[in-house]
Amino acid sequence: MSALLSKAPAQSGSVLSVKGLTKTFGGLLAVNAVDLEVPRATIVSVIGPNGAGKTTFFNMITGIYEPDTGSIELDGVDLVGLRPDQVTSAGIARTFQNIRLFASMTAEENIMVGRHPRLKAGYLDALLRTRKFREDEAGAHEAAAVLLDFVGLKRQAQELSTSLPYGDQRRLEIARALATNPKVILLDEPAAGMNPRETENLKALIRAVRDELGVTVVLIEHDMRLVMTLSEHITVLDYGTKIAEGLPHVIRSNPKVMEAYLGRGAAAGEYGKQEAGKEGGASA
Ligand SMILES: Nc1ncnc2c1ncn2[C@@H]1O[C@H](COP(=O)(O)OP(=O)(O)OP(=O)(O)O)[C@@H](O)[C@H]1O
Repeated sequence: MSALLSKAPAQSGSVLSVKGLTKTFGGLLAVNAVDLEVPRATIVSVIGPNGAGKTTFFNMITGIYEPDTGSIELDGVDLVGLRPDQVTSAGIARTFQNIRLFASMTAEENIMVGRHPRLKAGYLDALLRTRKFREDEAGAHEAAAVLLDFVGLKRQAQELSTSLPYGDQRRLEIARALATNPKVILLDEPAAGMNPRETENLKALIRAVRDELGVTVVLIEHDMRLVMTLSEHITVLDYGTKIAEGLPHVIRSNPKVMEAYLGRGAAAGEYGKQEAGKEGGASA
């Protein structure tokens, strides 16, 4: 493994600790006093039917929305009130439900942009092409190469991001998030729109992020088979409230969880269908 992708030193305890997080939009209680303890170097999932508050929960953790009440601590550092770029610098990276790559940039350039929060040189250094700037640039190229290799996109380094197949674009987004050198990576529906083969590859990549880099993964995902096979712990939201949490096999048979999914049209089909097919894949 490259020194650039060295595994984080092993420490115990929660890396991310969220308590009583609440957000209202007008009269709508989108997230209601939700707690989440994320042990270091684990893969955990936040699931729930459409509109349950999952993305709003991520948006608060990453500084896009300020919570009405509640606390968010990363390794004991309070994140509430920080801007998204400050949250990234503190050690939380994320990907989005809708792919947000820079369309006019190559795969490599997209990763180099992701590394921006870790650079030391300022604008003046860039203008004058100082030594610090040149070192940063060389480091960014090297990091991009290592990350492209890590996510399996080495050969596509110079291709425009939008010309990549959908599954590769999602992998590139993960590489870009990893370029910020995070302690925790939040993935918002990374398997959305993927075919089964792409989803299998994604599963292996997420495991490698945790196993090889020691980065903690928090996942929002509707693909139940992926959630059940990958997660060590699952938290379930419904109408903004936590209705269950625990090990995958416990969540799978929780009556409240089944009711939350089966009581809603679109999501019911998804949960029912994937649960019916679990003999073929899920082993949690
Ligand atoms: N900026 C906003 N303004 C007003 N209401 C919002 C805003 N963002 C989210 N909501 C509402 O908050 C609730 C939770 O939405 P959110 O997107 O967090 O759910 P979700 O669980 O991520 O859903 P999905 O699985 O469909 O992505 C929904 O009722 C949504 O309409």
